[in-house]
Amino acid sequence: VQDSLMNRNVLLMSGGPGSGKGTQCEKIVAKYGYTHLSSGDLLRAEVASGSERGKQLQATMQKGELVPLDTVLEMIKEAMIAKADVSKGYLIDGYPREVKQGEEFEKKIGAPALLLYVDAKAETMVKRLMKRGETSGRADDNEETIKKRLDLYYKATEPVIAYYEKSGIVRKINSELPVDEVFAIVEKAIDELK
Ligand SMILES: Nc1ncnc2c1ncn2[C@H]1C[C@H](O)[C@@H](COP(=O)(O)OP(=O)(O)O)O1
Ligand SMILES: [Mg+2]
Repeated sequence: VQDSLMNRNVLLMSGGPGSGKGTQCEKIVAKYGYTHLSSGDLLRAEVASGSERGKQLQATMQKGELVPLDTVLEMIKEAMIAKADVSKGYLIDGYPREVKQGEEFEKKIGAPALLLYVDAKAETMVKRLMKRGETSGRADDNEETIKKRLDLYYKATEPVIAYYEKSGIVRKINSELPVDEVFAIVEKAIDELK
């Protein structure tokens, strides 16, 4: 475990696709100065670089499947270390996606201080993603892939939340509410940390 990384708060942002993770992360970064690490963004940046690894990742992501465990964790860890000097804390968005990833995270990086679980109904998430797809340019914001991502979320990612319940760090947040109301609940959870 990296001491240099874990003397700052590490927050996990969890929730289904389209639940509002990215939206809330942006607001947390603005208020608290945490470093936002979105596993999806890191992966999409790798794809955009055109590297061999990026090409393989693109094929996987387009199918709505999860990319290999070690690849994502390595990328997150590299990004954390790169920001270690300036970071007030880390906000990890969209990781871990499955219990095994959570276990690896604990082993290679450390124990998170808080898991924010932004929770919205499937119907709401689909609606938001279809809307986002009109402008996002994301290859996975289409009806067929959205359905697969939701299925995978319920199967693989919800157990992650149960896994962290045991350590008492989970805060469930109703993200059916308007963005600012969701953020008010998020703020409370973070302020309670200090
Ligand atoms: N509380 C909220 N109410 C209404 N729309 C929201 C919302 N939170 C996010 N959205 C919108 C913004 C995006 O277009 C879309 C998906 O949000 P996002 O932050 O990109 O989700 P995620 O990162 O969890 O996939 O929904
Ligand atoms: Mg996102």
